[in-house]
Amino acid sequence: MEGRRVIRVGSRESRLAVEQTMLLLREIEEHHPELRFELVTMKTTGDIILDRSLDKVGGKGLFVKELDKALREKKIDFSVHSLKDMPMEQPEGMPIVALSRRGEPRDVLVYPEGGKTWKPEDGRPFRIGTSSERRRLQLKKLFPEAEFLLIRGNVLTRLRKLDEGGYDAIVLAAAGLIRLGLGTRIDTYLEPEQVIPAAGQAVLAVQGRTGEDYSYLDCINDEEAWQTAGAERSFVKKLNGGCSSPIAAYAEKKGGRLCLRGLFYDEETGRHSAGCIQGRPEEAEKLGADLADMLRLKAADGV
Ligand SMILES: NCc1[nH]cc(CCC(=O)O)c1CC(=O)O
Repeated sequence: MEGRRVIRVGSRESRLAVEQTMLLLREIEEHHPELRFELVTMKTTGDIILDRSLDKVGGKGLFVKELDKALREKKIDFSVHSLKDMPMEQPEGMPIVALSRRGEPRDVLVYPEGGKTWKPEDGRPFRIGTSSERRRLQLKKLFPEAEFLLIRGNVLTRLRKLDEGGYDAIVLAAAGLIRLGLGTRIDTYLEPEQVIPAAGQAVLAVQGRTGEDYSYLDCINDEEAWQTAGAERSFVKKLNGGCSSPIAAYAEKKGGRLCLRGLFYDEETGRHSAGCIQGRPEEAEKLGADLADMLRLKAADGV
């Protein structure tokens, strides 16, 4: 085992982040037995501020700040992130160098251990835990009787809070639960037509440094993920530049065409609009920007 080139890989230290990173590293290792990976985990500001909604304290950038610093200072060779937690633009010199094949993209409903206990005749609202405005806005339509309560912490913490009786259900990304080996906790899959996932959901991103050779990542780099997530992120970028307002986007490739579905919410007027656009996968970025313009007009018209 001596003599293999060592590559240091940064990850957040939550169990999900580590599981996801290991999943990716194992896949790379299969193609590159000459490489040896060393995991460097760190707490990020996003994990430390748990008492307030992240939307209010500065958005997605929080989850990646410390890892960016380590990457810049060459303490790590690359970092692995959930693409949906990444800002729409990367810091100078530290681009996304690979995207993984997308996992299960849907959001799901999870009930307390043992199954759903809430009944309408209980005479109290159905308490759904989520701190995502994106999820709340879309679930309100599916569950008009529900009350939405803030829930923070990593996936395992949220499940514990659910099982302790603080909520009647919570909403999570299927991909996270599945990667944690907790797929059996999933009760209901929410179709993208009902609840549009977050841009980049279930895709893992590798962030590297400009000028380094990452050709060993070709084996996990997925063209379709660049096209679909590219359209989704271009939509979000055009609408709000990357902070975490309730904007949702999900693209799929169907018969060689790229279909992008989006949800826009105007925080000033409280109006929202949703819609789809189709086009060539090569114009992913343009599709995202065009859908953004369409939905902005649609919301302004109050249609
Ligand atoms: N914001 C937290 C986060 N970031 C990535 C995932 C799961 C994996 C993914 O969606 O890529 C989760 C948990 C969740 O939203 O339930």
